[in-house]
Formats: sequence, C-alpha cells, structure tokens
Amino acid sequence: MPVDILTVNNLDGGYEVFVGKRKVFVHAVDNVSLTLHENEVLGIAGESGCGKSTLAKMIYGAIIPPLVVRSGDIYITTRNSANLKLNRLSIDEIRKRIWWLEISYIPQNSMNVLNPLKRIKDQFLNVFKYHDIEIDKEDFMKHLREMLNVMGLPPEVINAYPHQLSGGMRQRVVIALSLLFNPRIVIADEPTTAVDVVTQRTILSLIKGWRENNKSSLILISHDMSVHAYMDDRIAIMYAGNIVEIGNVFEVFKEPLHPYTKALIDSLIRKGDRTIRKGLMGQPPDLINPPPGCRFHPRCPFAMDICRVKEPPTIFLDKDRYVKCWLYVNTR
Ligand SMILES: Nc1ncnc2c1ncn2[C@@H]1O[C@H](COP(=O)(O)OP(=O)(O)OP(=O)(O)O)[C@@H](O)[C@H]1O
Repeated sequence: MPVDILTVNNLDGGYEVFVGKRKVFVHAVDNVSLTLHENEVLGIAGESGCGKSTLAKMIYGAIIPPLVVRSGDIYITTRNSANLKLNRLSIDEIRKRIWWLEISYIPQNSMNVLNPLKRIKDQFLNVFKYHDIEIDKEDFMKHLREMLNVMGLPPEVINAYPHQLSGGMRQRVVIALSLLFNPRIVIADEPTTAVDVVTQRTILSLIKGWRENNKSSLILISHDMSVHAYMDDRIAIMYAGNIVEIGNVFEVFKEPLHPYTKALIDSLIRKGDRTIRKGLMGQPPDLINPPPGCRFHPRCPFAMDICRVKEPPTIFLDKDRYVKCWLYVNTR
C-alpha cells in the first residue's frame, strides 16, 4: 500500500479582484481533493488557465492577495513523521519549517527568479542564511558542486552571474537551488516550458534521476501530455478548477474515462501519424461565471440534460482512480 505524505481535502479558493468597481471572485480551484504518495510523481495536466498554478500555490502555502483560500485542508507528513495541518501554520512557521526543507517550489519561468547582481554561489549561500543553517565553507562548496553536478552543470557556474549563463543553465541552477536540502516534496510548475525541446528532455531526465535517487515525491504541473507520459506515476486532469479524473498514468492513457481526458490524449501527435490532430472545440469557461452543472458540458460531445444543471459526482473506481462525470453514474 502506498503511503500518503500529502493530503488535500476539499480545497477551494481563487482570486478576489475588481472589475471596474465591482468585486468579483475568480473561482480557480473548486473543491479539489487529492493525495500524494511517498516516492511518486503526480502530474497535474490541463489547458492554460484551468487552475494548475493556483492549486500549486495553495498547496505550497504561498497565499498572497488577491489569492484567497475559502475552505479545505492540507495535511503533510514531515520527514520526522510529524503530521501537520499546513493551513493552520502561520506564514512564518511555513517559511521556517516547510519551504525548502519539506516542500520546494519551482515556479513558472523560474529562470528569471535569480538575482542578477549576485554570483550563483551567493544565491545558494543565501538559502542557508535564510534557514539559519551554519555550514563550513569547504562543506558548502562541496555540496554546491554536487548539486550543480546533479543538474549537469560544470563547476565554473559557481562563480558566474546569471547573465553569463544560458536560459537552460539558469533553469537548472534554480532547480538545483530548490533541491538543496533534499526536500520530501517538490512542486515543479511547467519547469521546462521556456526552453527548447532538447534542453527540456535533459532537464526532465535530470529531475527524474534526482527524484529516483532521493525517493522524493514530485508534483509536476504541465499542459504538455507528452511530458506527463514520460514523467508521471499518476496523473490528475484539471478542467476549470476541478480535478475531473485521476489515476495511474498508464491506465489513464490506455483507457481515459472523462471526455476531456480523451480529448487531451487524442490531441497528442503519434509516431508515423501524418494526419492533423483535431483540437478540442471551444474555449475553457470564464472562472468568474462558470457554467452551471458540469463545467465541461458546453464543450462535451456526450453532454446530457443532467450535465447542464447538476454538478457530476466523483465516482471512485478504487482509492487512486476517480472520474467526475455523469456518464459513469449507474454504469459501473
Ligand atoms: N493574480 C491573479 N489575479 C486574478 N486572476 C488570476 C490571477 N492569477 C491567475 N488568475 C486566474 O485564475 C485562473 C487560473 O489560473 P492559473 O494560472 O492557476 O491556471 P494554469 O492552469 O496554471 O494556467 P497557466 O499554465 O497558463 O498558468 C485563470 O482564469 C487566471 O486568469
């Protein structure tokens, strides 16, 4: 039985913003529940704007206005086996006890987060200072060289400034920084979208290798289904703030249940196939005013009357596989 190290229960939230003088709520994460197992890659897939990054920020505890969490709980089991309710901790406790040590976050476009005025070694040193961790200079340099090596970077990078490195190298430096203290959980938000495909493959392989060696868990956010096919153990499919399907990646690719999952998989280009892939018709809904019933119904080729008025229930096939769709009610 896999051990759950992170549990998200009915998490709900979004952005409180003004449209003109009117305050509105962008409901980006709608009642999401999921678990993350020890030593696994859980992918989160879905079109741009479906709430993947918002969910990641909420799990990480980076709740900065206008983002608000309206309800739900997040539990984490730390490396010393403490069970913590993350959303009960103050931001200071999260900073000191959780970030970098238990959970690291690689944000979107992270190659741009490095301080342009500081050499790479000083950026690593800052993380030690931030956590009040004293380290002998020689041990620090040794650890730094090791971390850069894990990410396939030469030792010369230590003394470089960010502008002296290519985009792919900066990206790998940021990933090495996030792995500095061997966190139990890494959340990587589109870690390779800003780099070319060859660099993308290299970076994904390096992350994969590091994770397998350290037996850490990875939440991997990407809109690219081929990245998920390569990296994931389980995959969660997100649509308009909901997780509409979750399951073992092989099972989901072999037998997708939700019509949205089917559409995402059908849009993948396959070797030797020269036909133009049909994209999914229509646009994701406005999350200020999402459609009633199933949020996917306006684009769903199988929509029934009930889908237009009532939110579908979550149907569990087993503990780790569920689908949120009326098509499966009374049929399984
Ligand atoms: N700071 C913000 N203020 C208001 N709305 C926001 C903010 N950030 C994101 N949103 C909205 O929240 C919704 C979910 O966005 P989110 O970035 O989480 O989606 P995503 O699936 O990660 O997409 P992408 O991959 O394009 O970032 C979108 O409608 C987006 O416009």
